[in-house]
Amino acid sequence: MNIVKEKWPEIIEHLRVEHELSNVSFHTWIQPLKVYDVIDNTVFILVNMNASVEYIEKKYLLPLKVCIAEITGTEFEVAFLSEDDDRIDELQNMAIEANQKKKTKSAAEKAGLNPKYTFDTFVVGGNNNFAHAASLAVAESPGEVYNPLFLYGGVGLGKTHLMHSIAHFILEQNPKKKVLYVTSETFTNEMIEALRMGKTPGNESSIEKFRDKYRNNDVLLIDDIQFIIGKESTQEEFFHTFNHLHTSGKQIIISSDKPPKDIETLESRLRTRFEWGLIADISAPNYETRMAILQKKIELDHLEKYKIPNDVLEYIATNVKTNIRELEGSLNKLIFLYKLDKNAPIDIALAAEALKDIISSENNREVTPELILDIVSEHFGISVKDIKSNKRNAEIAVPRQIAMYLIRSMTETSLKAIGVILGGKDHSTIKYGVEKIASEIEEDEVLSNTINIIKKKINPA
Ligand SMILES: Nc1ncnc2c1ncn2[C@@H]1O[C@H](COP(=O)(O)OP(=O)(O)OP(=O)(O)O)[C@@H](O)[C@H]1O
Repeated sequence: MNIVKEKWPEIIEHLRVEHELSNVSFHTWIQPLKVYDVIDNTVFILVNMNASVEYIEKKYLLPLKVCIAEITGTEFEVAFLSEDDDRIDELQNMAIEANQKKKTKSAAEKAGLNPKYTFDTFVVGGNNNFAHAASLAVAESPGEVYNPLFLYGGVGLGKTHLMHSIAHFILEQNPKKKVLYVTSETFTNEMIEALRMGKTPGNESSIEKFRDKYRNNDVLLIDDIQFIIGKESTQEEFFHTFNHLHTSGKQIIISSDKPPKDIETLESRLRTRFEWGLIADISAPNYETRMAILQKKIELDHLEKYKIPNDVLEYIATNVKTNIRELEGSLNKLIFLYKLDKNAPIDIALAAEALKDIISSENNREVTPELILDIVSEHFGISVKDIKSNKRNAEIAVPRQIAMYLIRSMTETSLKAIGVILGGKDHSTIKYGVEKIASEIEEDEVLSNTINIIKKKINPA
């Protein structure tokens, strides 16, 4: 019950005492008042047929507002209604709507959702438009179109934001839907805990409770699935959860840092299932999208008052390229530094100060054989697994030799170690590959350009 309704007898008693109302005034005007409803921040009070709304409004509106604030500790607006007031129908609709909103909110809270991660706050660009469209389609028709929906992409690029958006959308349409969002880490921890508890006398049912929690859903969203990979019993449990939900037509949404085909230790039966539905990737945003994300953040966090000059935003968008969390973090840091020293204007110098750690980590990341393999695989659109394989077709063999060459020339790794990294090749195979590419780039301009582009991707500084 709302606090005003609950404390109404106390409120009117307070009014009587504070304003020294006579018995007759109190019984005629105040005691018959009833709290009709409290919607958002307004208390609607129903005035008895025999009394005049205008008179009560004039004489008691202000004193009542004060008493409500004093007794409840919260300031409310007050509006009086007569019993034949036309607004009553309207109010009923408003009350239903407000109630619906409250239910959606608590359903969203229960589902573990961040209220800020909705489709409205998600900026769509070339890097994510396919994932966005797929997510919206799933949100509009859960269990009916793409099941599972598998979203993948690098760190901080919006996978979680999109997953939460789907869940919010579904709950707004129907707050009764059972929607559960968890990270695969939570899934793992809860499963381990359930198994542990199950071993204590009297707790045999804890694994059943765990299963109920995950299987009794209309929509299950599992974020960062890569954490369960390689953990045998968790994978096994997830496999059964997946099958249970999928065969009952329930929607499953999974996110990961890689597509299923590149998750090396993923059991093949899970991999096949992940590939049943739709796989959508999110890549790093381009400059225009980065600018749009910064503008959106300014609008959502009400940062207009800082009047951040455009060249400062351009500076941030130019320098923070690969992680949207860092892009947002840069803006926060800029405001933080400005508040710290109000004399410093918000200019490029302050932005450079705010970005100094991020820029150095983006541009001076350590060049490792793994990084080179990732970038070569991304460049040629083949998997790291294929690069490490023994496949001899040119689409794979040439990128493999390029990877050998780049690892050898850009890191201190020995030929023998490169052989181990590349899936157990011997030293002479690596030597041959490295020398072949080194001599070909002298004559083949296209190859030489390709290698330069990949080198830039590996080390943009
Ligand atoms: N397209 C977008 N529009 C607006 N904000 C975005 C967009 N993409 C990401 N963000 C914001 O960037 C931050 C990081 O996004 P999110 O947590 O969804 O990334 P993630 O891909 O799940 O990262 P991780 O791999 O670390 O789990 C969030 O604050 C999110 O709101």
